[in-house]
Amino acid sequence: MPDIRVKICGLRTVDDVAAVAATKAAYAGFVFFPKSPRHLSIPQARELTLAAPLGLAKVALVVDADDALLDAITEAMPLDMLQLHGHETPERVAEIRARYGLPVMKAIGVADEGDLADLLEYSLAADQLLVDAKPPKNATLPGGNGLTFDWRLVAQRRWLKPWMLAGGLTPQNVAEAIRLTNARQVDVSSGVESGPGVKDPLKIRMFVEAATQDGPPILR
Ligand SMILES: O=C(O)c1ccccc1N[C@@H]1O[C@H](COP(=O)(O)O)[C@@H](O)[C@H]1O
Repeated sequence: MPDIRVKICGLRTVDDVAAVAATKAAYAGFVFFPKSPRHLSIPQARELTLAAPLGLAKVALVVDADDALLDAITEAMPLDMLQLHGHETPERVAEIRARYGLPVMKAIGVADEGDLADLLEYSLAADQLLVDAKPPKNATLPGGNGLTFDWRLVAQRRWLKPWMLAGGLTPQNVAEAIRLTNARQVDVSSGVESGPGVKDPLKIRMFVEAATQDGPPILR
């Protein structure tokens, strides 16, 4: 079985970073969105990115960020990728990619077949896609809501670019999600928390082990 690359998103403390670094996770995500319980100031995020070991890719998650915010983030800390989780157009994705010289992962919300056209359109502009559950209309957050979508919608898809499965993944369902969708990368935030914005080191470990099929089976 090929390696599964895991992203743990929404880290808020140095202990969170250490918990992720102690696993085989490939990416650590840092959220810059004031409405999120996982939001970080730039100095906080700088401390966390500097605490992350080499080999753990550091991803900054932004939502419809302007150049001033992106300039401030990218100048303050070492990063390996930008995750765009708002309504950025393909043109804006291409612009950000060119301006910052970092790989860009564009989040696409999926609820039904009508949303799949975006996957093709954004494949041309972004380095990677993040396929997430579409947030409900009244949601405060565009992601990080712990909601799944119908994985069968992407199960048979042929992909032009690397992609990551997200949305409501947990230590209990991630192996089945990978089996059904053939995803090679997965992303989780609320599924490894004990409360909003509070990461649980045991859940992080269980999630990575379940995703990578490494370690003891999970007791349900
Ligand atoms: O985690 C957040 O607070 C967040 C805020 C704004 C946009 C995206 C956010 N998180 C991303 O949402 C998906 C799914 O999260 P969950 O596992 O369902 O909680 C994931 O890609 C996070 O990176």
